[in-house]
Amino acid sequence: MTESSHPQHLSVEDFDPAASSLTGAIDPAVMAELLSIRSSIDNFDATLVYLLAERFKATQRVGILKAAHQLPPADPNREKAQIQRLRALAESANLDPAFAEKFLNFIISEVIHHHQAISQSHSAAAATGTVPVVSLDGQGFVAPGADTAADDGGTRLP
Ligand SMILES: O=C(O)C(=O)C[C@]1(C(=O)O)C=C[C@@H](O)C=C1
Repeated sequence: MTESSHPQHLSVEDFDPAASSLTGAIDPAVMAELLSIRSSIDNFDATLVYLLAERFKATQRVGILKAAHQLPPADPNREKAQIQRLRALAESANLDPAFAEKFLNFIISEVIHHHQAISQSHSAAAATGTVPVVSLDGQGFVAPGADTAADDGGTRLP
């Protein structure tokens, strides 16, 4: 998969569930089974996206709460407990616990970046007497541009 194989603005309707690089004569029964399994995989992947979106919505609320009360973005002891729990859950589900840990760490490090962005937005707003701007895309990023009167990540009070 290359960079150029990821057009940015395709919608869900453009998805081709039969897209494949498999070549040569494939037994139609094998192909039918493969497509059937892939259809389940597509449903799982869609669910994962929705689950992740909900998780990031929740962590955005945490980020705003932490920034408003000057709490640090990361909570290492909470992370340790989460990882221990997830590893145990993974084991009981026959999922590689090392993979589960890597996956959670990957998500949490992204969350911490979002928390830091929210915190910077709050600090800049406090320093300049502006209102912190947090985008509504669930990412917790400062939204630069149209609504922001300055480059300091805040919207000026009237
Ligand atoms: O619970 C928190 O304090 C969060 O900020 C959320 C979260 C997470 O994504 O689960 C992210 C960062 C922290 O280090 C711990 C947990």
